[in-house]
Amino acid sequence: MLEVKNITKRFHGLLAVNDLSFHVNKGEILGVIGPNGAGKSTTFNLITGVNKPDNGEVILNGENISGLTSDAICKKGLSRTFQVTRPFGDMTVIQNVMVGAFLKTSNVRHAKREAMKMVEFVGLADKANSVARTLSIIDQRRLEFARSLATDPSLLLLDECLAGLNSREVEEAIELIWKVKASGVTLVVIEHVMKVINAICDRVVVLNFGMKLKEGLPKEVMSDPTVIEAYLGKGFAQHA
Ligand SMILES: Nc1ncnc2c1ncn2[C@@H]1O[C@H](COP(=O)(O)OP(=O)(O)OP(=O)(O)O)[C@@H](O)[C@H]1O
Repeated sequence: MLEVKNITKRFHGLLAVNDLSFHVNKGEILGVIGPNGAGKSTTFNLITGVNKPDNGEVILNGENISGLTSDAICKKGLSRTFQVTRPFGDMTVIQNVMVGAFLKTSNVRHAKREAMKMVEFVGLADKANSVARTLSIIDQRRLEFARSLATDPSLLLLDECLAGLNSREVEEAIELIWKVKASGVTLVVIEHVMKVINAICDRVVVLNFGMKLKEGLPKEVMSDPTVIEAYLGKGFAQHA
């Protein structure tokens, strides 16, 4: 469904992403992990048109989308959530989600209907008219999901959507991720909590210094000495 081919991104001489290639299969949840600064968010930015790769290509359903704007990419069915949620704080939940729906329709009634479906889907129906900035963190995450889903994606990228949640909220968010997958959306998730990666991902790609260090099944990847070393240092790898 998605093919990332040899993408590279430099920021003033710093190689944030270096000749990175991987693919995403339709229907799977692919995890993208790696230590801080490994290039995970930059990779998402390159895929979704926030940044343009210096080299390489991003192919979505056979079409080269590298260089297109984020809006154009989103219209092709690739949406994302951000590490730091960015709701329009003074707008209500439903208004925020309508912003997503307007990408697909200019009809206000249609946008409102579609947005309401998504608000219900993520479990925020009773807060549809609440002002976004009054929401708890978990509800802000739900809102971020609803806003992305309102663009009707076939592929959704989640950038650390569980960060800052307590363990009960993490369970709720995982339920929501399963529900999104069951609705037919393919997912790529950046996540730091290994237990979560293990629980939800079909495959994992590990980044280190902007490059692919490892790729495989979650259990395989997490017991790999080079991955343990990248996260924890050489001493840990030797004792793992
Ligand atoms: N706009 C930018 N300008 C300059 N340097 C950047 C920019 N964006 C990212 N970087 C640098 O690129 C490298 C990769 O950053 P990136 O945010 O992609 O890593 P990450 O794996 O997502 O990290 P984290 O887990 O901490 O979010 C880092 O060294 C970061 O400081």
